[in-house]
Amino acid sequence: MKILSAKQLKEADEITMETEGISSTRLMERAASLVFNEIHERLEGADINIKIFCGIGNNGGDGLVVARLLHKYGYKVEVYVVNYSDKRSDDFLVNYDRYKKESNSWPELVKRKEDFPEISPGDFVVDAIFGIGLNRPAEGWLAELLRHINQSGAFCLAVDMPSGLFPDKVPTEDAAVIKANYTLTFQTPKIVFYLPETMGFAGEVQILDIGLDRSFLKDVKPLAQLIGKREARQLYKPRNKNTHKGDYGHCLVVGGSFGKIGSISLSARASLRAGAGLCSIFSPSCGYTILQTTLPEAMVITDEDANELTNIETDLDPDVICFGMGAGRSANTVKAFKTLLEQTKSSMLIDADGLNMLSENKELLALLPKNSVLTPHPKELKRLIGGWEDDFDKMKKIETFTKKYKVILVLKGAHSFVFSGKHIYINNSGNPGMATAGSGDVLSGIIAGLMSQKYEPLVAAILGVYLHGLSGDICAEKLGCEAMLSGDISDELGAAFLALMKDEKRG
Ligand SMILES: NC(=O)C1=CN([C@@H]2O[C@H](COP(=O)(O)OP(=O)(O)OC[C@H]3O[C@@H](n4cnc5c(N)ncnc54)[C@H](O)[C@@H]3O)[C@@H](O)[C@H]2O)[C@@H](O)CC1
Ligand SMILES: [K+]
Repeated sequence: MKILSAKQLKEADEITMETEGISSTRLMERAASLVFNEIHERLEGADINIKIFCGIGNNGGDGLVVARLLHKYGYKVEVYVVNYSDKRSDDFLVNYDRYKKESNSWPELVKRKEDFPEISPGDFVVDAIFGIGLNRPAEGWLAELLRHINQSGAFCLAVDMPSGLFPDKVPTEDAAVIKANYTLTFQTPKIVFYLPETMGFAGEVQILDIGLDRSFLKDVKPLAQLIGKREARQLYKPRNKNTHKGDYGHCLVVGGSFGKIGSISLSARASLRAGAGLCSIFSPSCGYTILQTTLPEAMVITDEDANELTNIETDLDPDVICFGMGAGRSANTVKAFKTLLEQTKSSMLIDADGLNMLSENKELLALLPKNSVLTPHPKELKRLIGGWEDDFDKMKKIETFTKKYKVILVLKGAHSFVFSGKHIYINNSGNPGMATAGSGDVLSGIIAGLMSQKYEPLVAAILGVYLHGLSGDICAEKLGCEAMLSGDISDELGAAFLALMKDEKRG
């Protein structure tokens, strides 16, 4: 699903009104009715206090429509107009009058601290103060009001965006921003819902299709793409019957050092679970017995050295090399890595110490085969590209880096991001249980396993990250977040592939 900027969304609104020949009031009614439906479906007429805070722009207009419909269905509604300006939008005014007329009541005006209503933890708050129109931080009593709502402990539903959160900028640390439990957002998700610095504000996000112009949405170049099941399954290539293991490629996993052989075992196992036809492992010789015992499906070749990689020589012709897990970064290993890079023509996967060696020996970056996939976590990324001001600056710097070295970069996190140089893909599967030792090794193995099956490196990265998360979700359901191990993620990959292709029953 495309993620658009505030400017693009406003353009989509305009085009929709023009092509459908409808007014902005009509579009607001359509959008806000969907918000009402979601609330009504869940509350089922519950006898609770609903406190709706409306700004004076179109987000506030949405709030007034929701208030009117809730009132009509017999809910206990109190409406507060947050009067931060006298410049009320036209659609706010239309709906302000309709609310007064149909409910026979006047919304309360809030324009200083003394006007704040009491909010009990049992209340249901609808935040319709600011949407994508926020253009400066909330200040003074307005900031206090946002904090007052946050401190109330009441369940807070944000309309389109949590108020105080910019659609395309990171707020300062001391800024007042609504911390919503749930956000019903219009048409497309906003990028700030997925960035580490701002993802905590929206709570659970649900996207409401308000029917904006299809052809505009189809043609517009998005800020990023959100990858869910629908997008991931389009990337999956079903197998032909008349094939053999050679058709699914040979993945060579290179890494490990004394005490860190487990990492390559995890990657190799995941590459096979992801469908690689063959898997070989190259490790220091201390890994031989361990690997042959833990993973009989893989072939093992060892370095002359017992404890670290010093000379990565094989007569194999693998389809992909997955390098770096547990490798350490001694001078000997750096030398061996350099030779490997010089000799490898096809795209590689580089992870963990492979990335650290690149960071410490920047001249090696120029040797990376085109379209190699790099899979750093944030600390590895910082070592690789230097620091950044905020998440938006970070994305710009990654874009420059991927263009310069012609690589694909997977930034691991709660929502992993895949950068191709041209596009950004944001993964929407996974859970906090995956923050466990070896989870990254499993991801490298999955992506390399897909690359060995001739998935384009970019496709392998996007699909691999999604499957890794989906498999993690299956593990979390079976084991809970605390108990799951990274090896479990690998072992549930089969269930993840099946779930990817299974149609959800509607209802
Ligand atoms: N036709 C449309 O454009 C639609 C818009 N919709 C709603 O409209 C929203 C956008 O509405 P608006 O563009 O009116 O903007 P908002 O309602 O988000 O904000 C209202 C106005 O507040 C002012 N403002 C911004 N930051 C401020 C601050 N810190 N302190 C004081 N004033 C500040 C700005 O002038 C802004 O235009 C969307 O988020 C969505 O909820 C929906 O009704 C769907 C259709
Ligand atoms: K809002």
